[in-house]
Amino acid sequence: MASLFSSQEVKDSSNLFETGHGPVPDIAPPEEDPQIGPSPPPPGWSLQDEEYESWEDEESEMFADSAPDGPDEEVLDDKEEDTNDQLRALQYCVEANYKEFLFACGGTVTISSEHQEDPAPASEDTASRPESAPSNMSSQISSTHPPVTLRWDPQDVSTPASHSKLIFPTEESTAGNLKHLLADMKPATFGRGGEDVYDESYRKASKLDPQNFSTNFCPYSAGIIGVISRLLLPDPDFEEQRVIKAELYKLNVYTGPSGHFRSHVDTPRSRSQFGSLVVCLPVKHDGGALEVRHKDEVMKFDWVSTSEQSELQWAAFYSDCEHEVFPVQSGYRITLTYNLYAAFDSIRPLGNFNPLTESQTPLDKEIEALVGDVTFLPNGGYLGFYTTHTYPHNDSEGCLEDTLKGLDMVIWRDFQKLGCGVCFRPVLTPVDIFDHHDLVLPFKLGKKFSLRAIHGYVEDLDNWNDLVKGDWGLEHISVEDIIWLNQPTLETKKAAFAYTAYGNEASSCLAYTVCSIIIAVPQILDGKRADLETTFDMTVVEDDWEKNSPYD
Ligand SMILES: O=C(O)CCC(=O)C(=O)O
Ligand SMILES: [Fe+2]
Repeated sequence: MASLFSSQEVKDSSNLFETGHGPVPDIAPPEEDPQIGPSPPPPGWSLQDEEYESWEDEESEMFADSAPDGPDEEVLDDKEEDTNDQLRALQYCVEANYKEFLFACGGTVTISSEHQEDPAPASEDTASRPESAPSNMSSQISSTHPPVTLRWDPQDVSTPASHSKLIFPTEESTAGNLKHLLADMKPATFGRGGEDVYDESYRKASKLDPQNFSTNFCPYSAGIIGVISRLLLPDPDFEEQRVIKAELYKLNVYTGPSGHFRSHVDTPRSRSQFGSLVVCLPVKHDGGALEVRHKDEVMKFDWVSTSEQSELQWAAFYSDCEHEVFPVQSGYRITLTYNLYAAFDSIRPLGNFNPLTESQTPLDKEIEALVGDVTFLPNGGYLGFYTTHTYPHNDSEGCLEDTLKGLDMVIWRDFQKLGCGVCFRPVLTPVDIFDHHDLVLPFKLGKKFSLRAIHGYVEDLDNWNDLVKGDWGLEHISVEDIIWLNQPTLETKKAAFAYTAYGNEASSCLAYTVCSIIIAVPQILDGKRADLETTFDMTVVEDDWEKNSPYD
């Protein structure tokens, strides 16, 4: 079978602080290690602990280097050095795991009129795994589906039903209806600046909305959703499985010689959307490859070679991945697209097993070793992890645990299973409010996710401090009090609040946040980690936390 994937380097991601938006903050990432907290936090300390206030108003702190500090070797005693070795091993392992997680997957479904309702288990094919995909995961799978029927509402209501129907692989009796389909479709718009626009230089395609067509194609019975679930939404916690809801979104046709869709990121339709699925119907065409990118990884789905065969080809990818459809040179690239949503379902498996010990990866082991080390944070403390994917974290209700992707999900689940608390927090990215590169303000840990407009002029540092501390709202611990497992990447940033800065003239500015997972490591009591005083239950939204402190 022809390879569906190719992998290539597209850009150098060595500078994790690179951003495509606005002036690049003049901050230097640390050469080697992510931040090691300068001193352990007080015992029993929590994000909600009013007594622990690390915010300092001194300007010197505001101008501190934004980059996390490394450990001061001189003041570390032997025990702490060991601890830091352990921590460094985990930090190294986290970074090394960045490429170990799929962000897209794809495969084929054979169309067979002899299709049986209860197909044999789908076989896996790892031969065409992209270089970037982890070796322990298959990225392709085959199954069967009966011939696909498509019916649609004709614009002219007197059109006979036999003229608004296609059967794939294209049946002679319906083949002539392709021109009717094209005539009944509408130009495919896309979202830009909050509006739906049609711009052929960006996207040239036609569409039908799901209320105007129907099909017997079912991504569940074709086995596709099962594969996506295994590859993009795996969950080591078998007590709670995430289930996928696939919602038919559009029928699209990209017509040669110029149908295309330039590089973009899909707009999530809701907080629980984690991805998109594209299913290509078997109609002859050349060109039109779909390329999906995440960080410096690329996966390409080129469906040309089998476009005349009895196969459906599909690709699914996380919502935050940039992707594009290259120009179709000839023929018709006809696709069904689906929005993919995630939700938890309580399915208790039979038997009694601990998934963390059943199938531990090196990363799982490093995490377990660090948390199990009684010399590491004996008084308890916080670890931090900057998410490797983008989430709609400026939504008023924050991030949804259900939609955690790849490495982010592993970090969340592993620490949670080991008795640590996990929660999301926004981290304000460095701001250069006065356009002076020597006055870059450092990362700040916030509480609220929602995007807000903050009324108030920022003329000097005091204004800025007041605004960030008061209007935006800071956590009671600061970024510097957290031991970070990885470096932030500004590619994942989202607008957090708008304010007016007053330099020579007033200008409207946006401040951005990246999303972090904050991990509360309990203190050691009687030789083992104590129970947390909170469940850190993230089903409770932040406002409820305020009323109902998790550390009561
Ligand atoms: O057709 C494809 O492969 C992708 C289409 C797409 O990116 C979209 O509809 O947003
Ligand atoms: Fe898209």
